[in-house]
Amino acid sequence: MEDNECRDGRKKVRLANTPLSASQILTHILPSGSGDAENLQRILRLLTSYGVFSEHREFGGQMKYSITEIGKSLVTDAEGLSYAPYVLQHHQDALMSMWPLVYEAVLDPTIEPLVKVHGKPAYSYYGKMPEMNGLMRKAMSGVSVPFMTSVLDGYNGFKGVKRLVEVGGSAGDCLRMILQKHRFICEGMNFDLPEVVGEAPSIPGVTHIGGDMFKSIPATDAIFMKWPVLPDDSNESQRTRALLEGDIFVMTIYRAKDDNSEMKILIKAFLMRKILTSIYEIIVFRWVGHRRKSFQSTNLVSDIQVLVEKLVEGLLAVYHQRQKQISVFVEDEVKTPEFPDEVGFIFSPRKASTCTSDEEAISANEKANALPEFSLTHGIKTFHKDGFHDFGSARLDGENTWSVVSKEAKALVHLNENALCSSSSQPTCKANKSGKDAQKSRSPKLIAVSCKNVYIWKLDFTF
Ligand SMILES: C[S@@+](CC[C@H](N)C(=O)[O-])C[C@H]1O[C@@H](n2cnc3c(N)ncnc32)[C@H](O)[C@@H]1O
Repeated sequence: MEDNECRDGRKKVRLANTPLSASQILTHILPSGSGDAENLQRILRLLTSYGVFSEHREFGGQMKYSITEIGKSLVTDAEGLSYAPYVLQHHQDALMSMWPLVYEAVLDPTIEPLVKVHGKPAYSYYGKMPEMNGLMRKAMSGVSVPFMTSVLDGYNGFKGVKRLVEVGGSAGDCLRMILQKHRFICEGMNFDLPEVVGEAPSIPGVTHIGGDMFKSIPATDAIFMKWPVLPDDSNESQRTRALLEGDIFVMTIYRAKDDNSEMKILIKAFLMRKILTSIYEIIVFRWVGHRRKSFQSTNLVSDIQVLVEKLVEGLLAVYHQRQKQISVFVEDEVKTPEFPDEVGFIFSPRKASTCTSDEEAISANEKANALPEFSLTHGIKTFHKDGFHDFGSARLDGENTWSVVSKEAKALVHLNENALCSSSSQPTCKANKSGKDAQKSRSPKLIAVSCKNVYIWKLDFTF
């Protein structure tokens, strides 16, 4: 059967997307003949203004409607996925009820509107509501599966990783797809809130682990985070700690810029004006620690290019806009940290791994150059409050995600620089503080163990 055909009982039906009038559509959705075609027409017109339908006016006839590419993305695909749960998720009563309080975020940014209405932040609230939780997982699958399909189509940045944790992985779709493609990753852990993983489907090779990423996360070779949450009520050191548990990350942020873009229209359509529609962000952290030597070569750059291409492609796939020309701008709002000398790239071989090596495994040469692993242990790690680092106590409330991420990124870089200094004793390292106090307050040992380097990239693209 072709793509635009389906079976209706024994009959083969061709889905031609022929424009239909409101009353024709009504006969399909309510065969009993009930319903009000005029009111349906009003809804169709509204949705047309959001790009979900196209209008076709026949001379002297009724207005007819066909579904657009945006509209099609709301229709479930062969895997039962679509963008619809994402739209529904944002329009649940529980979320809609905070909109009348949005202005209060201006008056008093210390408590977000959702907390004012429900007494707790979004994810804690979802956790108590099985229906909301389920919808959230479906929404994430619908958005992330087509996106990851495209990313993984050519992106090979997981080389050398044997054990991978996805932090905030929801139902674990991204991890499942990564493992399906990269067979050399022998262990996957999907780490999310207990209520979320408790209902997640079982995935071969993946262990679902419930917990709070701001307290501890499983130790693995690498951490993958896509679309993580950075709530205002966690302080910088908690966030940083969670992220520093892994090795090296590349963080990429994408957002639509152009007001007239299809993307923007789509987002508007999805979010129906009620949500902050101006920024669409996707954040991907990627571990690249094992590439110790090659980091300063073109490998990273080309990997990033591939990543960028794939992410952009992924977005295009999501929106069925593959053919559009795009231009990518790399902004220097946040500077890519200068790479330290070779010694800055600390490699921590994981002794416990029993996976079979393949052509993508770390070379013997790299292993010879590796520094010994310090004290990483496998399994869940817990951190104590006194181990946290103070990056300044500026409140993050009210800041947009990007500025929060940016601030966090700077803190990571700063922290990393100190870690490198303390672990390598390099005379060229510039510590911001010196003397016993500084050493003590930064707890360098922990950082040296867990943090290798951080690369920050910010990219905007315009359709
Ligand atoms: C926007 S979703 C992203 C899901 C998935 N990474 C994706 O891209 O499809 C954010 C996820 O972070 C999880 N999350 C929120 N707070 C968390 C916490 N403190 N610890 C662990 N996971 C958390 C949520 O339950 C949710 O599944």
